[in-house]
Amino acid sequence: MWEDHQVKKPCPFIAVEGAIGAGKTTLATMLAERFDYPLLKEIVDENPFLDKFYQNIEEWAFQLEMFFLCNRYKQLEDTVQNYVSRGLPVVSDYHIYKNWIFAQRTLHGDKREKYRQIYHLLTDDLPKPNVIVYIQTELATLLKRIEKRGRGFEQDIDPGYLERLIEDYETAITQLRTQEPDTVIITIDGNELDFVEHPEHFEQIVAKIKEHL
Ligand SMILES: Nc1ncnc2c1ncn2[C@@H]1O[C@H](COP(=O)(O)OP(=O)(O)O)[C@@H](O)[C@H]1O
Ligand SMILES: Nc1nc2c(ncn2[C@H]2C[C@H](O)[C@@H](COP(=O)(O)O)O2)c(=O)[nH]1
Repeated sequence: MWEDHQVKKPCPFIAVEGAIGAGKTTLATMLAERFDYPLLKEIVDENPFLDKFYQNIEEWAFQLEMFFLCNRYKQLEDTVQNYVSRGLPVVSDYHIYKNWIFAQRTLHGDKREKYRQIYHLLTDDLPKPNVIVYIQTELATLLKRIEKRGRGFEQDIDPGYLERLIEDYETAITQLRTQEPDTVIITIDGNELDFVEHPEHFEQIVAKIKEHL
């Protein structure tokens, strides 16, 4: 029974974030299994613009960012309807803010401004995750994992682009801490903690999350 002074914690809506290849999908899948929560997973293979984007970022950025934004909006709208608004927990392998992190890097001028307006229109009212697990990784780790994943169109990604994204993620996490002070942000060292090879590392992450559930 709840005492008057106890504050009921919100139902877990956990998002795993980090740069390309950090291990988001892998960790989100493991967490969903461990906590027995449904998994909201990004659909990458059906994206018609991604390989073209990596061949010519300037040319394809707006189409790609809009495609990701609309897809995630639809997925999150369904998730809110089916889980969040019913008080059911969920784990996601992305936070909607990811769209804006990438768009600020890939769009410029008018296109960025148009995108910014649409981004806010679509996402401002969406319920946001209350726990973010941020996998912080250095370039060498990302390159290794991208190679391991073996998607053809990612193999020639400019390391400079990845390096800038690592910085963009650092900035974004700092911004989120200020903009959403009630959101729990758990940073894990994705270079040192290897939750795939070392079960004890995964247990450390689970224990940290449990402190906030
Ligand atoms: N901690 C880890 N140790 C070793 N390999 C990993 C680890 N995390 C992820 N991987 C592998 O790295 C690749 C990228 O991981 P993935 O979860 O798809 O990253 P993201 O979703 O962040 O892009 C996959 O092949 C995955 O099996
Ligand atoms: N320009 C953007 N690229 C994106 C975005 N979301 C994902 N991606 C790319 C990065 C990877 O090549 C691939 C899968 O993403 P992961 O983060 O799961 O590795 O898609 C985006 O919003 N904009």
